[in-house]
Amino acid sequence: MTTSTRAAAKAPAILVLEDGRSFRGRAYGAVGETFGEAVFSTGMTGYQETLTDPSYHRQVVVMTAPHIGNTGVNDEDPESARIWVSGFVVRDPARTPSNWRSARTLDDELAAQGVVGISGIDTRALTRHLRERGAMRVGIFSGPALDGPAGTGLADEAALLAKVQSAPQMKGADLSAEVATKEAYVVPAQGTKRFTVAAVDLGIKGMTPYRMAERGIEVHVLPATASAEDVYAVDPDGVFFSNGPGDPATADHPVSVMQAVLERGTPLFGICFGNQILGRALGFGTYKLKYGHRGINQPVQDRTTGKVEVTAHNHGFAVDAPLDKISETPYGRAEVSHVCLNDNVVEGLQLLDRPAFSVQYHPEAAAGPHDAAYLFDRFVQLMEGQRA
Ligand SMILES: NC(=O)CC[C@H](N)C(=O)O
Repeated sequence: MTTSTRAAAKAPAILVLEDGRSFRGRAYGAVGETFGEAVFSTGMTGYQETLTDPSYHRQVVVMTAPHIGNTGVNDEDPESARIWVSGFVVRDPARTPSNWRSARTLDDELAAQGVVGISGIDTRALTRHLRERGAMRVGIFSGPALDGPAGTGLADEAALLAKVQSAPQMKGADLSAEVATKEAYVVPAQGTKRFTVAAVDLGIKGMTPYRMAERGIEVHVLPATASAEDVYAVDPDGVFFSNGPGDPATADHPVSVMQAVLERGTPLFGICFGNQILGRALGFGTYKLKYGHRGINQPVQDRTTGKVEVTAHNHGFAVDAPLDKISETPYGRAEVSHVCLNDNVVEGLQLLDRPAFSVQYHPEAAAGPHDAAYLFDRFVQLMEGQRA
């Protein structure tokens, strides 16, 4: 990938899907070539949080909302220190951002971070294609990467397609170690410290420790490679497993660490990848969804209360657990606590005999509605219960 000037960003670009369908548009952000899994997000706002969510590592995100970049880029909203998406696809980028916090344009930010994008394509047609055929590998090409043989300026689509088809698949990808912190760090509790939590970073979003810290939790964020000994070295009242990129079927190490935590009966909470790891730790399988759930408007029912909440999602895999029965697991009885009302996908798990639960979606709400904030309070209650 190479960076661009704004003038170069007007260059022609092409997006090629692994099944041969292609879309022609203009370069957006950096000029060059990039590959990843094409997925779509239905969020109308929150593109900065999406771009910087480490769970999007190796994914090319198609925004279904047509106008993107309207509020520019600020220094407050990123969920990590860099953009993680491997490519970005928008219909109609804002030419002039307008927001009191905006520090620069999204186009310039993508270019500065070397993120290749494409604009001016029919994102509705592309989204419908992905919805019907499923998420698949994609490449975006602009500038020299687009030029065909002998400088004709015409793309050799067969050659580009061959490149896309040789890019790595998301199924089977083990990516947490590529995005997680290498060194442990502490996010201090706000106000009086009430609890200590060991948070295993599999690709954690910045808002997650913040949501705990604002509840009086001192959060020790540990690398993805942390062992059970590392977790217990911080003397935690609770253990947290974060969101993260890749295929949960590859996450054998965090599954074994979680099993050690379940064995000891320490209060446990998992989000997204953490939910899939709890599923595996309990003996359930995981599988790849056809096109996943991504956006900030997904209806979920909390089956423990019957309440429906509107929630933020970003997942391409899901847990395969029975919806309508309590399962016997090596750690006691478990049930599906939350379900997606669009398609009945498992959105949460809870143990009935040990203080452990998880959700497949994003209660940290960055971006997204705050309906699910109560889950952090549930984690606090589990830790309070353990002390009582
Ligand atoms: N946000 C996440 O943690 C995603 C988990 C997993 N990589 C998935 O796509 O399902």
